[in-house]
Amino acid sequence: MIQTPESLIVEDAVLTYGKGEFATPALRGVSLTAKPGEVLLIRGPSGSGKTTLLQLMGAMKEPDKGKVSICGTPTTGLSQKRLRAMRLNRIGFVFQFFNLLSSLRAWENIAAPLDIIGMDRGAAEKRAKALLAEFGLADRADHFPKQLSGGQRQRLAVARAIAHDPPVILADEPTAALDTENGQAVAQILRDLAVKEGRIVVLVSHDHRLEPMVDREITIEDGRVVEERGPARPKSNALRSTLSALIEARRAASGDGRGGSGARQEGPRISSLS
Ligand SMILES: Nc1ncnc2c1ncn2[C@@H]1O[C@H](COP(=O)(O)OP(=O)(O)OP(=O)(O)O)[C@@H](O)[C@H]1O
Repeated sequence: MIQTPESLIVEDAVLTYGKGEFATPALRGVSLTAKPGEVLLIRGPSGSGKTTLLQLMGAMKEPDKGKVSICGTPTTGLSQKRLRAMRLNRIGFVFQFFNLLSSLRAWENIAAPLDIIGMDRGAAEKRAKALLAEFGLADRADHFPKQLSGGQRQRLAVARAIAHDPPVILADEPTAALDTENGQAVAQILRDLAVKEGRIVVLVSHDHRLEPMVDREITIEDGRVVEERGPARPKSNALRSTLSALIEARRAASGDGRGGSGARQEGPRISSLS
């Protein structure tokens, strides 16, 4: 396993929803590390804390106790503005039901978030269309989400998630709404984002079809890690050195000491983290 400061690290995280008699402990001291170049699967029964954990890893929530560090930057104590900047710069989210904007065309769904982070319209459209071509959707650029199949919608959602070139992809049940063929296609895309592009990919899923695609599995129950398995696929030395070079390129290109854009240097950046 490649050791790098660009990992996503959760240390002894505790999070309880509500207070007093309404207190619901969701995480009771979870620690894990997700590394560039690997796919990490988080599994566990309903209510075990998976989504909450993913939200901590995506800077959407902060733990009550413990620490989360995303590619070298701790989230603890950051203002809402900086947490938002961290999400915009470093995280790509993929959801079970795609979360696409129904009134926007496929390319606009990708371009809209680029607009928010300040990319000019022409560049955003170019980037969106290049990603659509990469994901086999070039001829669907002007379609609205309702005109796309489930598999096409999820590919579009993944394209949107990586448009800003984040080093971390977090996916909550990304294949649950898809049939076998489309589920496998999306799983392979997510795997490629880790293995070929040196990103961190973390999946929360009950889908057993994903298992051959993942490097490590963590099972949580009742807010605690109860099992850790992997690596299911030991990496060859050649793959390790390719990955190390990719991760180094991403770090060098980012210029801010974190995992950044190497594979996709045209990707946008916002600078409000400092
Ligand atoms: N906003 C909330 N307010 C109060 N309790 C919550 C909230 N969100 C989650 N919980 C509780 O926290 C615990 C963990 O929930 P979480 O959604 O993280 O579990 P999960 O493993 O993702 O579940 P599922 O597989 O059903 O989506 C559960 O007991 C849940 O009821």
